Amino acid sequence: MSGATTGDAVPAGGAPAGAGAAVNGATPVEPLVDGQSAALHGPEVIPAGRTVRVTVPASSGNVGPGYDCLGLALGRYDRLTVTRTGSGLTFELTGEGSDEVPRTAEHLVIRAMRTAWRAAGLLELPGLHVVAENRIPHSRGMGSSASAIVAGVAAANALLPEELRLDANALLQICSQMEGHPDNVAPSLLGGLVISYAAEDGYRSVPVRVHGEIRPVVAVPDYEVPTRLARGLIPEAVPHRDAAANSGRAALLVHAATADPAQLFAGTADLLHQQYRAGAMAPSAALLARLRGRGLPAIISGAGPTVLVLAEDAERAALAAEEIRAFGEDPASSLDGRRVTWAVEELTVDAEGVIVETVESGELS
Ligand SMILES: Nc1ncnc2c1ncn2[C@@H]1O[C@H](COP(=O)(O)OP(=O)(O)O)[C@@H](O)[C@H]1O
Ligand SMILES: N[C@@H](CCOP(=O)(O)O)C(=O)O
Repeated sequence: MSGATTGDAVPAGGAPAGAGAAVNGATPVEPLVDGQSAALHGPEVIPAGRTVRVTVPASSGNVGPGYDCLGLALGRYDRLTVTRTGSGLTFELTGEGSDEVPRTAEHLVIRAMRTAWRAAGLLELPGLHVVAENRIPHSRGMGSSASAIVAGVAAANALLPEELRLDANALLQICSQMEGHPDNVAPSLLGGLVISYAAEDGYRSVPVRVHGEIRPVVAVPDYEVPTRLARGLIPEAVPHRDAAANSGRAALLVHAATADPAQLFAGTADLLHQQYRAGAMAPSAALLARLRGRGLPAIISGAGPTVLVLAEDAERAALAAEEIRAFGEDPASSLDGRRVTWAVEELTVDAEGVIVETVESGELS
């Protein structure tokens, strides 16, 4: 998808996931619904054999000071292929999390598909065969749940006949409400760095172009922190001076990321979330302190525990990778008496967001 999402109302069809129902335990803004119901349709509107394939990027929420409002699409992808079958639900799952997620209608992708179809007036789940190739690690702060929701909603929409499809704004509202906050789903939908906010009648998201020199480097640890747990550590209130200082950093970050990477170190300082969550991810907090101590623009990616360096250029990215590898040997890189290991990878910024293709029979591989 490309282009800014405007703020039109969610089409009729009701709230896909009401406030309080978000997957991360977040409280989404009240869903925007006009009280009408979409016309209802049976599952036969999707012909048997119809197949769609969705490629969806990972995302890093918050990007430092942009708690729940800034997110960056990253060049690591889950791929989902869904075929409408005669009946039942079948799965072929490979890669990250494939042994842990349910192979039932409770699978997050299926929940997302159902939610999108409900909004379009399709209440009964048709038969489906789901092939998921997952490369985004789960519960590491790289937006896996948001990517799964975006993939499911985009696939469900593409399977619908054109006249029933939801528009881009409806997709943003549905995905944000399911996830509970928009900062991950918006970049997975739109690509790039995305500024999101909650208006009175729904979420708005505005993508901006990331400076071409910037190189994201991730340090993904071998331990997990569920986002729901990390959100529970955020205090209800923060000092006004912290909020004011954080506003300055968030504003600076957008300038740094789009026009002036030299300002990234100052622009990635956060006062709203990282300090409150540090106890739940001590090795990540220690790595963060080390990298920032070396002047590198490091942040906790999303709700952690991955650490992300928004390196100003390729040379600084190489330095960041070297520092992360060295930290792996440090006694501070341990948890519950065992050594924590880190997968270090330089990623691209994804500029496209989710890609949806229709697959003709015979093209399936
Ligand atoms: N591709 C996927 N398919 C099914 N479920 C998924 C997928 N990705 C994530 N999930 C669900 O979301 C959970 C992780 O969500 P969360 O704690 O928010 O972490 P993350 O930071 O990775 O989004 C997983 O444990 C799993 O239940
Ligand atoms: N703004 C959210 C971001 C969560 O991202 P995730 O990738 O950890 O799910 C938060 O900080 O809770």
